[in-house]
Amino acid sequence: MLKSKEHQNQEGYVSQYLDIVTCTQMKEIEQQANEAGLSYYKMMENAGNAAVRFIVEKSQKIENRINDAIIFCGKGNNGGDGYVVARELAVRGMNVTVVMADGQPKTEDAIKNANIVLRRGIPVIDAKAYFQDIPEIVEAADIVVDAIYGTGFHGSFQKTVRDCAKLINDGSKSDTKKMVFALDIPTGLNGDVGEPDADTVVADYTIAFHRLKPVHRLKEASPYCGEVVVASIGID
Ligand SMILES: NC(=O)C1=CN([C@@H]2O[C@H](COP(=O)(O)OP(=O)(O)OC[C@H]3O[C@@H](n4cnc5c(N)ncnc54)[C@H](OP(=O)(O)O)[C@@H]3O)[C@@H](O)[C@H]2O)[C@@H](O)CC1
Ligand SMILES: [K+]
Repeated sequence: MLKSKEHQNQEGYVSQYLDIVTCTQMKEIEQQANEAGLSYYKMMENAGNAAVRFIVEKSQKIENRINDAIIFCGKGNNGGDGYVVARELAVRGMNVTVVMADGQPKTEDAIKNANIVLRRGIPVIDAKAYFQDIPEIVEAADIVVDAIYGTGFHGSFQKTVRDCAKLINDGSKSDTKKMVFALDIPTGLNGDVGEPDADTVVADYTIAFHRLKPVHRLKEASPYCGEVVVASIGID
């Protein structure tokens, strides 16, 4: 799984990667990296920061002003990446709101990163309790980040997640300048077979971590993924 350097641009993003790994293989790769000393926490940190570099690069092209960003986080490690993105976009001066789309974070690293977000005073809305507050924030947002589910998604949406996904999709239809960034995989797509939920998030950009997953190359999934880039999370 060597990187093809000629496809890598200055920032380390890759628009074309030949290597594809399944979601199960990706988990094994992460486990091996963790055992070799690159902690899961550090990989999450790297994933979130790589996504932020890409988002900032793209958002500077919208217009020269402070951007409003809304980050939808799930309860797993994809959500954990989202909490890193939220914190780092706030550091870069954006007005950031986080939505817990599927309740409190459940994994150790997602919990740690959610706590950092809370300590920094970044607003966090629990969609299950305060869904009514979210539409106007989506409406005003320049940047929407989908960090609800990644490689761990299976089945179909529960109600609140479906409502959040619909909001993201309706919001992006109403404002052509709003950019939707999916972390790793647009929420609603199965990473291996690409089978979409009816309300799968439609992203402008998908930032795949470490390697493409099968879904990123499936023609049926392409309308949901938008432009796909691959970002390093520090694994050789
Ligand atoms: N490994 C690492 O350290 C790194 C991982 N990274 C990132 O993490 C992502 C993988 O993380 P993940 O394995 O936690 O899976 P994720 O996609 O967040 O979802 C799992 C959660 O969703 C739930 N769930 C699923 N379907 C559901 C449904 N229909 N309805 C309701 N719930 C549902 C599921 O529940 P369960 O199936 O356990 O009941 C579980 O709670 C990966 O894409 C990358 O972005 C990077 O940070 C690099 C380091
Ligand atoms: K996602």
